[in-house]
Amino acid sequence: MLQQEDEEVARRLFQDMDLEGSIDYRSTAFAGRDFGGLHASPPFAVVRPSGSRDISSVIRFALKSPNLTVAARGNGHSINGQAMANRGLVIDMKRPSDAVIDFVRSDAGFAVDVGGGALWEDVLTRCVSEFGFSPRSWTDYLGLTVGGTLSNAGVSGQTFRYGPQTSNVTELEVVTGTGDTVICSDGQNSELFFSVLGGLGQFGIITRARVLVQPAPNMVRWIRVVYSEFDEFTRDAESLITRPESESFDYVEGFAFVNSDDPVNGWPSVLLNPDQLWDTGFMIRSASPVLYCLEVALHYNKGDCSSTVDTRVERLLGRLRFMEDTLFQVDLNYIDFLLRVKEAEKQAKANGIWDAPHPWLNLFVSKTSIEDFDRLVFKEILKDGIGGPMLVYPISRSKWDERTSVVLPDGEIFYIVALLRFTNPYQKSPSVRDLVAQNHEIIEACVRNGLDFKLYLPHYNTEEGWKQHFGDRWSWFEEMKSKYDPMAILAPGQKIFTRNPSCGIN
Ligand SMILES: Cc1cc2nc3c(=O)[nH]c(=O)nc-3n(C[C@H](O)[C@H](O)[C@H](O)COP(=O)(O)OP(=O)(O)OC[C@H]3O[C@@H](n4cnc5c(N)ncnc54)[C@H](O)[C@@H]3O)c2cc1C
Repeated sequence: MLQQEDEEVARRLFQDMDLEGSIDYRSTAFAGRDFGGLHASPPFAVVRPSGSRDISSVIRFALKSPNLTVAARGNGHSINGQAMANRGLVIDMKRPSDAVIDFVRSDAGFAVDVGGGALWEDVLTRCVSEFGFSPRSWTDYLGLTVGGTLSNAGVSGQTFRYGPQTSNVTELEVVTGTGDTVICSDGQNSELFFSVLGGLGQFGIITRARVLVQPAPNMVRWIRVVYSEFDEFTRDAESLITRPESESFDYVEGFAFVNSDDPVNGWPSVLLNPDQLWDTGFMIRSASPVLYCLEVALHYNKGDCSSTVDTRVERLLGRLRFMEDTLFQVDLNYIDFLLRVKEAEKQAKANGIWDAPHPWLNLFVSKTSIEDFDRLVFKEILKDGIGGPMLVYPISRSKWDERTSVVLPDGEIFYIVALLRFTNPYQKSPSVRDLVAQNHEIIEACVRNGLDFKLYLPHYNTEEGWKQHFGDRWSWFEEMKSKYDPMAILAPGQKIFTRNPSCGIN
């Protein structure tokens, strides 16, 4: 944190820095907030760099200061202040023009070079329109930056096949915490490459990533089916993610929902478009208060005959044991499918719930613990829903590169659980404090009952919490920190390391 008396000195020195980009001391409030809306920590200044050289200059400047910190801010879609720098410097990375820098043919296949501050939605539209290719692994929502998701993992319904986004990049350009600009990959500076992937912004700022791509399909058949029993849902979902590629869908996800007619938490949330009809009789066909929806999608091309697509879908669905007559499906363009959350975003913005706080909780829960999780959490603590999606779907560990900084629970199969709470500022609903307390209750229930899990997009306030999170990877993580950001100036909002004081601005 910068002291008041240092601010004036810093301002003067900044003026001499010869940045090609700009520095803003006034409109900094946005960088002190995030999507979570739970914390506010305005920075001293926001830097808009013109490229890696500016980022390096800013880091070198901070290194010479007694206690300045530097946070890269992607699109600020963190929940717990991870992209903030209290009275420090925020580097605003978002740069739409960087969406696609180059199309390259790498040893690992076709790839695109994209800027660290590019939004995935821009990468998608430009890749498809300019090259007819598309990245293989996505997040559900694409208003996130490349650097922001690669600092975590980046997961969605394609992860079972291609691994997270961190498994789908072959090269990075990174500006480290010492101000050095380094190209890294599996074969070159590999230690930096793997530590930065999933590294929570601790070792360097990603300025460019080489992302693997494949020919983009034109169309998608998007399908939802419902289960009343959790064990049948998990058996089918796990079977889909472990079958050979030709025997499965191209996307597999799922969510838990309440067996009611509640528009947000109940059956209406299963419908794929507002015109679809559902029978209120569904509610009484299962006595279970909580049900499970398996969500799958199949890619195809416009030239494919519709009966061929129907036959393929029928064959794949024929092996599943969902509740009779609970099949909902639509066909849509590939880009519209990947941008499906954008429509929900528009509606949420219009209703005021996009900008209200989001006390979200994301976990990876091992296959051995997921039934207990269902019993303790979905069927008990969250049996009335959470005012938003409760995602639960399996992924295979073998698709993850364990050399990255991401930590996972044990076993080959584990589940992503995402509790995506929306609070309505205009309706009487539980306070944000109560919802945060409920998140703690869920974590405590998991710990008390010995469940094997890890937080995804982790957030801890103590070193002890981080040590437990990283387990036997902690000493390696600390070693990488001392190597690539020895003064601990980067990503202070993660609250993992404390800035090492240096001699002062000179
Ligand atoms: C609506 C919504 C939907 C989401 N859906 C998914 C999903 O489907 N799957 C999934 O995996 N995640 C999902 N997330 C979580 C999301 O991936 C993370 O919160 C991600 O960090 C957000 O990206 P951002 O660009 O906003 O990053 P920020 O919030 O701006 O930054 C996150 C962290 O990364 C660091 N950082 C940012 N840019 C860089 C960079 N260039 N180099 C190094 N460090 C950097 C920051 O300092 C900070 O510590 C979702 C989040 C939201 C709000």
